[in-house]
Amino acid sequence: MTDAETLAERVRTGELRLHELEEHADHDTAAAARRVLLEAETDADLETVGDYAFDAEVADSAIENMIGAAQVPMGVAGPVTVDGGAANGQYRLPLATSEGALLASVNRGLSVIESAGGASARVTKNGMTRAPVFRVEGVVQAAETVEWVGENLEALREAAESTTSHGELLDVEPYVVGDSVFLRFAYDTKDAMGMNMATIATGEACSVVEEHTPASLVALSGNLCSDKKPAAINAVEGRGRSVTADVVIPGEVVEERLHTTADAIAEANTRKNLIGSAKAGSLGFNAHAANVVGAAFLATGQDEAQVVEGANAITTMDARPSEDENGSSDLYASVSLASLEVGTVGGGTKLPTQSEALDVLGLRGGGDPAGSNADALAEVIAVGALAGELSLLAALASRHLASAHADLGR
Ligand SMILES: CC(C)(COP(=O)([O-])OP(=O)([O-])OC[C@H]1O[C@@H](n2cnc3c(N)ncnc32)[C@H](O)[C@@H]1OP(=O)([O-])[O-])[C@@H](O)C(=O)NCCC(=O)NCCSC(=O)C[C@@](C)(O)CC(=O)[O-]
Ligand SMILES: NC(=O)C1=CN([C@@H]2O[C@H](COP(=O)(O)OP(=O)(O)OC[C@H]3O[C@@H](n4cnc5c(N)ncnc54)[C@H](OP(=O)(O)O)[C@@H]3O)[C@@H](O)[C@H]2O)C=CC1
Repeated sequence: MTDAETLAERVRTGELRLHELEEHADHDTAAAARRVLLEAETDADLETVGDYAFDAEVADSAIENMIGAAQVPMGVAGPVTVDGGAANGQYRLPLATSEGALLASVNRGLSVIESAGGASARVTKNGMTRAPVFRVEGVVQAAETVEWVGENLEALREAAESTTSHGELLDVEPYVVGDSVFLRFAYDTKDAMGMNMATIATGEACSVVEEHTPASLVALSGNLCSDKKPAAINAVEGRGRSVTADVVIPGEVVEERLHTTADAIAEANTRKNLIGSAKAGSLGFNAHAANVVGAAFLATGQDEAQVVEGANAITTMDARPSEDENGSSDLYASVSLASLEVGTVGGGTKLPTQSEALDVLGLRGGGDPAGSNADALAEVIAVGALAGELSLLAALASRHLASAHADLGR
């Protein structure tokens, strides 16, 4: 028997548990043993799942009970020129997806943006948040706790920042609901998305709060952070990076390349992304920002679940008088993503294909100054989302959506 089969047999006999195999063999053999067990128990043939191109050990901090790797097609869109606060120059955006027509759409949008001289983008707010919830006796003690926190931010900062050499505590915002006190800690986590960093730092600060106030910690995450759930607080206050990208497309480019007019696109945006979203009670007033955020996240090793917040985007489109008095209206377009949570160090960005994708962008690792690489990544993704909005809205205005997916997505 192979090492993997021998290891699998030790699980079958009950000697070993499935999640402890790496204590008894190298990571690749442990993964192979799990595939042996799965193939014996199911009709699955896991040959391709097991045909991953990296040492399983490099995924040790990213996965447990590893059996192999999911392989998602990855494409590239662009190039596009970005005039950002941190991003500067031409970028090609790697995107991983299984949705046919998405790459073509973003590629068309970036091509149109490039024809207009590129897009501008700025990170306008930055702060990764963690909001623990405490129990108190009643509102009197809640007020006492809030008052202490407001007067002792330095003590909380000292405790939190003792756990990290990069993170900086920016603010602690209190919220009281009856005998519950929520403290929303916000950090500058530099080039890390910062959820582990913020969670570890906040845990340390919570000990200080418990020591000096009548509050007792109930949960380190009180859901007012708000991580990976649709929440107005993220759409309004932001989480991670709040980033906006915009562009003015000349009228003739709209007509030649997008097969419609600025007025038609602007109307589609108003009735669909603004009025339709409002009527739907949506937190995102956009067409498919989540498509670009999700595909960029998969490609570059971001936390895929945070697409939830990344979809908190508002798209605006306005027809503007053309500089050429006889020309058709130009199109002003913007996308504002309130909570884009990205990093270029840490988490999944360390994995092989993900770090290679960051190399395509020239944004792997820590930036100089610290935080500038993550800022640039946020700006480039925002331009990608802008491209996706332009192309999809044009396809809707020109009635090409269904045919595009019939041609490319089937
Ligand atoms: C499909 C197109 C781009 C055709 O658009 P077109 O103008 O007919 O294409 P074209 O052949 O004239 O090419 C124009 C440009 O498109 C790009 N392009 C064109 N073909 C390709 C290709 N094969 N691979 C890569 N890039 C491609 C490329 O940039 C090309 O320029 P060039 O480089 O040739 O100068 C257009 O019809 C389109 O974008 N449709 C919209 C599709 C889309 O956005 N799908 C994703 C969203 S669907 C969804 O998930 C969200 C939704 C709809 O449910 C959300 C909601 O509710 O709104
Ligand atoms: N814990 C939780 O509740 C949650 C965790 N996650 C997961 O958290 C992970 C992301 O956490 P994150 O803290 O970003 O990553 P890591 O846990 O991988 O930590 C990244 C570390 O890199 C170090 N570092 C080196 N250079 C830099 C730089 N230029 N800027 C910032 N940090 C730098 C910092 O160490 P140091 O701090 O020592 O200076 C930082 O803490 C993802 O895997 C995600 O899935 C997601 C949601 C919730």
